Amino acid sequence: MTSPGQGGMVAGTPATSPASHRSLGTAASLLATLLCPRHDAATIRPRHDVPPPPGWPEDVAFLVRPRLAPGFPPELVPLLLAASPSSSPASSFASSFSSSASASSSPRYAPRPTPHPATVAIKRVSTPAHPAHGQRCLVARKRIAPGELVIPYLGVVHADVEGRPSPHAESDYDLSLLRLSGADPRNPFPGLHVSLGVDAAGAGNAARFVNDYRGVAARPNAEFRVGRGDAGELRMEVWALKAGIAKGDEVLVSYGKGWWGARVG
Ligand SMILES: C[S@@+](CC[C@H](N)C(=O)[O-])C[C@H]1O[C@@H](n2cnc3c(N)ncnc32)[C@H](O)[C@@H]1O
Repeated sequence: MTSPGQGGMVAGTPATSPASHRSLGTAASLLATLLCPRHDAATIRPRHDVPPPPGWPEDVAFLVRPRLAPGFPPELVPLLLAASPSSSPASSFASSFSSSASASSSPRYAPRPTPHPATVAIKRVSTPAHPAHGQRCLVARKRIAPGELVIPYLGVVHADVEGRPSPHAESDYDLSLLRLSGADPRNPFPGLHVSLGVDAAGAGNAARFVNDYRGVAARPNAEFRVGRGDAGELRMEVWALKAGIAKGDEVLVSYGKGWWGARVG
């Protein structure tokens, strides 16, 4: 879940006066009416790739392909692709995007669609003792074999460059795909730490409902693994562990002690 503090307003210093709020609100609803005549600003729906599966929340876009975050640095796109030349100097990445002529021959980020798998379902957590009671979870609709890919984790693929604010910092749906030190030869921002991640807070697929095993079961039955999609793109995936996942069981991973450590207290 995204922090309520992410709206861009500093506590105690509203960005606009109440009067300008009203005129902004009026302008926003007028714009919404012009762009989308049948909906006002409060009822604009998220842009789904295809109709979502049962149990999907109304305010989250359902994806069958990951989306690149707006403003994703083009220099970093090769890092998402299969043919990422790990030994090339950073300068050659940057120069390959420096003109429109070379951009046309640049590798494209074009993941293939991944439909919602028939093996899993989104459910409400109805057991009061479950620590995520009232939220959603992912349940196996039939037995999932040991070592089987359960579902890829789709969301908005973003890059965070050291020193630049990240809108994903507070997200509970954000997973790290790749981290580069400032000295890494693949890093086109020398001296700055770069990290690529996938955030399913506002847009994703059913993998965003995988809960942590703590307080639910003795151990996880699945794990997050970085892998590659059919088009070779770097992505996060959920895989069944060695016991497999029984029909009707919740798919549970370990978010890691670090994830919880950053959120406790
Ligand atoms: C990636 S979401 C998982 C899906 C979430 N249950 C939902 O309905 O959107 C992560 C959030 O789920 C909840 N969660 C997952 N596993 C949990 C656990 N073992 N104990 C407590 N909360 C958990 C926490 O609120 C956490 O911030």
